[in-house]
Amino acid sequence: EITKEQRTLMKVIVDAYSTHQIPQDVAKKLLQEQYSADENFLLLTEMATSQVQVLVEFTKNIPGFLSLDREDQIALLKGSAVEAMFLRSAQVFSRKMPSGQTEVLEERIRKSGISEEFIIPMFNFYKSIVSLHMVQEEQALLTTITILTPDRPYVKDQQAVERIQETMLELLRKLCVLQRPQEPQYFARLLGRLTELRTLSHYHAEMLTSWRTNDHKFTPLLCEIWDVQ
Ligand SMILES: CC(C)c1onc(-c2c(Cl)cccc2Cl)c1COc1ccc(-c2ccc3c(C(=O)O)c[nH]c3c2)cc1
Repeated sequence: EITKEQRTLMKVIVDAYSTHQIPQDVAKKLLQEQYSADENFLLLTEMATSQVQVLVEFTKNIPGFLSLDREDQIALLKGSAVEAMFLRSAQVFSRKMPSGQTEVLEERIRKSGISEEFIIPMFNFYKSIVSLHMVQEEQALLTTITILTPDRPYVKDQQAVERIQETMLELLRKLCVLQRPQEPQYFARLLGRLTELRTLSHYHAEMLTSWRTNDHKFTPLLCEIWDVQ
């Protein structure tokens, strides 16, 4: 019941998702450098910067995205970057990396100057994503659906975004039914994670403020995408 064009669409998105990854030499840095709050912050900043570059390349491969209004493309990327990075970094926790990157990433996030009130919901979210045991198609589509959220700030033609998002939602719904026939609520559970992502995105804005209060510097790309400095 998945049509031929839906199969093609799925392949394009999954190929783009698996092609655009943080380069291994950048990811490996998580393991090398020493541990201090400042060192952790610097490494995480490097990760986030690399992740944003990967995210932009992935987004350009979403069928229909480049035909949207140019300013709306930017508004969608700025509005979804944090949420997409939560989903992407959650995969690191799901994968149980052989080289122990998972533990190291958790350690560095916990000790990078983020206050406990944000750490708790953040790692609850990571746990909830890991427990879903999503397959790559689901991860790629959920990230795509997050990016194509019509009601981000400053999006002018929300209809145009909605049309593409609906195509992706329908495809994900079908996939969930096929993938988990014994779990009819699974699609709804995936969408529930998107609601949790919005909350985390609000926490994240406060995290940025508290880092900046402690005079932490971000890279030009992060300043641009997060409207800081
Ligand atoms: C500016 C800094 C301090 C920041 O601010 N908020 C957040 C932040 C935090 Cl602390 C949590 C969630 C989202 C954000 Cl933006 C961050 C750090 O963001 C990231 C982003 C992405 C990775 C990340 C992704 C993939 C992989 C990967 C693989 O795929 O093989 C291997 N290693 C990975 C590392 C880590 C940290």
